[in-house]
Amino acid sequence: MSRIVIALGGNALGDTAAEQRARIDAAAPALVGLIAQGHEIIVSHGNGPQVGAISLAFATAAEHTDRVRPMDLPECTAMSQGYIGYHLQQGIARELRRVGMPWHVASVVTQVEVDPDDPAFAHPTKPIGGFYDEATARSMMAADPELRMVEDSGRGWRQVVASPRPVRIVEKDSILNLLDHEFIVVACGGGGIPVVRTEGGDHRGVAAVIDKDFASAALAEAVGADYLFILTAVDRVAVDFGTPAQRDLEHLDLAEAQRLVDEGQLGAGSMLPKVQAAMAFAASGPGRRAVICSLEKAPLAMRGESGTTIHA
Ligand SMILES: Nc1ncnc2c1ncn2[C@@H]1O[C@H](COP(=O)(O)OP(=O)(O)O)[C@@H](O)[C@H]1O
Ligand SMILES: NC(=O)OP(=O)(O)O
Repeated sequence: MSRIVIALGGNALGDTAAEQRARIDAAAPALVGLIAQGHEIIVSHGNGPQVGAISLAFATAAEHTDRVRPMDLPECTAMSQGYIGYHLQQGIARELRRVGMPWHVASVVTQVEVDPDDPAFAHPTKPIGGFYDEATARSMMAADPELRMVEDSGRGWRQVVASPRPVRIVEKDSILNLLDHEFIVVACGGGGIPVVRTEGGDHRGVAAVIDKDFASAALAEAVGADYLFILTAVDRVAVDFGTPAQRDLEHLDLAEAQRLVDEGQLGAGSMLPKVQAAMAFAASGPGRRAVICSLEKAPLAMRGESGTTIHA
């Protein structure tokens, strides 16, 4: 039996509630199939598009009525954990009932401590929200001097926010407790709600979005997982991505993965953090492996027939 952390990409979950439900329904048999094979799963998920949409909804409403105020980013991530966790709980539970398995599903509202002095606070890199064309993005930045937008992997321009590295999962013991009691746990959604520790030992939310791939690697380490599966919108990590020379990769050892990083082969804010998180997990203990693959081909990747495996 292996313990597997499965990270679902926010962009792979679609743009609407209906799309999200449909994608989760499509992924649920693969997730539950792993439990049927005797494995234990912990599910984490991204929230880039969703946290951006929630934040934009409050900001836009606040321009039209004084009944609504803009919502801070940590609260938006907390809301996205509820919204996505709710669909995951329903979709996975439905599949468990269909195959007659007695497991329960629970989402843990998860806070993740970050370092208040993390240099990432001064250099926003995490894309959130929808995609815009360059002219629209430039006019949005001209209208709002605090807004930063960058081109994201050939898909359009997006807002970027600070993305500090995860330091500690505050609800780690709750997660381990639920695992011990045969729960399928959904945790560290959207990378976790970024918090810093206050002097009294309390926590305070900070304006950032943690990368869910780094948070998932930290979660996988914290629960002693054997595998980290990072599910996204492409089947494999590629060299010369998006060009006629594109070549998809099946395996990468740590040195080969580092070479891709050094050569700038991986989109910053998209594939780069996935490969770096996969490398960190693969290097964290003997036999640990990370797999990057598409949501649709996850069942094939579970059998080693799709995806890119990163190993020490
Ligand atoms: N070298 C690469 N190989 C494969 N995909 C890449 C590469 N560089 C950038 N990408 C892009 O990264 C995307 C995955 O990142 P992202 O959309 O941020 O993930 P998530 O599914 O977690 O939201 C892919 O869909 C692809 O467009
Ligand atoms: N928080 C986060 O990393 O979300 P995405 O996976 O959607 O980018």
